[in-house]
Amino acid sequence: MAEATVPLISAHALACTRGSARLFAGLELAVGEGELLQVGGTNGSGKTSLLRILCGLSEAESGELRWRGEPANRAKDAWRAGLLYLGHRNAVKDDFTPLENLRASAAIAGEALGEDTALSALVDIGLGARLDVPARNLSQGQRRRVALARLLCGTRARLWVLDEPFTALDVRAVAQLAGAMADHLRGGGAIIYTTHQPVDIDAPRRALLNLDDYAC
Ligand SMILES: Nc1ncnc2c1ncn2[C@@H]1O[C@H](COP(=O)(O)OP(=O)(O)OP(=O)(O)O)[C@@H](O)[C@H]1O
Repeated sequence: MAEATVPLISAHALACTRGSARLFAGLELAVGEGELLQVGGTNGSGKTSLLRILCGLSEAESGELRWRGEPANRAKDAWRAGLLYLGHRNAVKDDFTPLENLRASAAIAGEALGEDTALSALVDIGLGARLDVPARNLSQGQRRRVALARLLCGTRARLWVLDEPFTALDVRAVAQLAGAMADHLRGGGAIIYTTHQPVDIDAPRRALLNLDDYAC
């Protein structure tokens, strides 16, 4: 009999309240290597709230979160080191150039990122002509590209959690990001993401979680 594989992350009986509203309850999910999970649902159903809970950035009201089968709170270091979160509000610093931003975000994650690798990712993602420009003078799509360049740098994170990653990107950048996501999945990584744009991503295994099904 084949051995059961332990998922990278799983949630059991998860409930979430924001302000005075209970957004969802009884939510179950499990995401393993090579798996792409799209979190869907109407505006305000709690997609961003769920992604933040999965990354330990917000508290669930109740329920259990596990990282590689361990209660996430007991596996905090491995959980934090094992995931990379890109929120839909870009964590891009206005005063920093694209290169400084990219290296700062790697440093915050405790990853050494060489200048050559960072520069090559920025050029790859189409920012070659904007390398010395402070982020405050970049367009929305260019700022988004600065954040997404992290995904082209070969992170050690096995799980990518991406909130609306395709927003503000042009057709070429959407295709490039979809390619980087497919490569990550092929290499045994996993991705949980939200999108309001239909984008075809090549994935060995995929699932859809509709938060409207768990609405309270
Ligand atoms: N810190 C907060 N305090 C109070 N209410 C909040 C807070 N954060 C989110 N909410 C509310 O929780 C609900 C869910 O928000 P969330 O951003 O998770 O939804 P979403 O599904 O990602 O929405 P969208 O599709 O519009 O991006 C919204 O009604 C929002 O106003």
